[in-house]
Amino acid sequence: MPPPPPPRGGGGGGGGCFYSPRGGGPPPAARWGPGAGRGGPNGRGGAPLRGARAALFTGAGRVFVAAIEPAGAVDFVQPEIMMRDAQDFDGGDATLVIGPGMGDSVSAMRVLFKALEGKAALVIDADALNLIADSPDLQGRLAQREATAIVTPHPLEAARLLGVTSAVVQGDRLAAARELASRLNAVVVLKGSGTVIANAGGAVVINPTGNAGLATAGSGDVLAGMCGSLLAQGWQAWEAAIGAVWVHGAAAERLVAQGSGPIGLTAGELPVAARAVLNALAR
Ligand SMILES: NC(=O)C1=CN([C@@H]2O[C@H](COP(=O)(O)OP(=O)(O)OC[C@H]3O[C@@H](n4cnc5c(N)ncnc54)[C@H](OP(=O)(O)O)[C@@H]3O)[C@@H](O)[C@H]2O)[C@@H](O)CC1
Ligand SMILES: Nc1ncnc2c1ncn2[C@@H]1O[C@H](COP(=O)(O)OP(=O)(O)O)[C@@H](O)[C@H]1O
Repeated sequence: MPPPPPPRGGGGGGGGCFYSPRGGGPPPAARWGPGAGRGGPNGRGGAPLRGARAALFTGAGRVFVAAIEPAGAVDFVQPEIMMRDAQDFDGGDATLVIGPGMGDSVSAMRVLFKALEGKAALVIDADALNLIADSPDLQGRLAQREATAIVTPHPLEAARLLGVTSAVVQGDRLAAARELASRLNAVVVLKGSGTVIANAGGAVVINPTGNAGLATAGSGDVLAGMCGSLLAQGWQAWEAAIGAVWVHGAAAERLVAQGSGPIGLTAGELPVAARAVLNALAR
């Protein structure tokens, strides 16, 4: 597999947007009650923030987190990230990363529907994939979109989308990724050791980078953010997916070489390492 192409335009030109159930800080207790959706707001508001930080550190110039529940005013760890409410946020033609920490409330479904109807390039991950797996209508809308989409399932999410078990997916990962890419008309990143990237035309590659340190909560959210970041900087979907997966794995290798893993490697460390990997490639 070739190394990823260098970033175009030196970064800084793109924007990104990450949907979350809330914008940080504990949600009001009332929002945890019945009616909030199958999962409801779920204490996973860190997921979009992690993706948003990954996008910032890999060159996306302006990054928003659009929260499904009322957003916190600021991310104090990364105040460069702009917080918005998803319901009234118009991202224009900004690249959207949708799904991490999003939950499955009615509001989440509405926001996903709007994103699929829109013309923005999409990265679809996590909860958004599960909502799509549950809805033939949303699957059809995704397949019929003209704009770019990268979908980033782990094996269970891929299995749900295909209507099979994760054992079937893992039994032939290349076939599963190809079938999903063809059905959804999207670039598919089937995650796991030896992540498979496939497109609707039947092309398929296996990523060689990464290590067991990546098996840590939230590293998939970081990958989604990096895919969105490269898309926002003008990379085509196929190159963005291959490049982001390669850099994500190389970042983990760099951290392990420096002694920061594999034991105890955290997803939050990946963006800084990914920045170093990308800058080394660009030099
Ligand atoms: N700190 C935060 O804010 C974090 C927020 N996050 C957000 O949480 C949301 C849900 O994420 P999720 O799919 O990981 O759901 P989760 O409830 O863990 O598992 C559900 C089922 O999936 C399975 N499963 C999981 N991974 C698998 C794999 N690679 N291959 C195969 N199976 C796998 C798992 O199986 P098990 O591991 O129990 O065997 C279980 O049965 C999503 O919005 C995400 O962005 C997370 O990123 C974590 C940190
Ligand atoms: N042993 C491994 N070797 C290489 N990459 C791995 C390994 N285990 C997990 N990963 C990577 O870590 C990420 C995990 O993402 P995901 O399953 O979505 O978890 P989470 O929901 O916790 O973020 C994926 O990019 C996956 O390819």
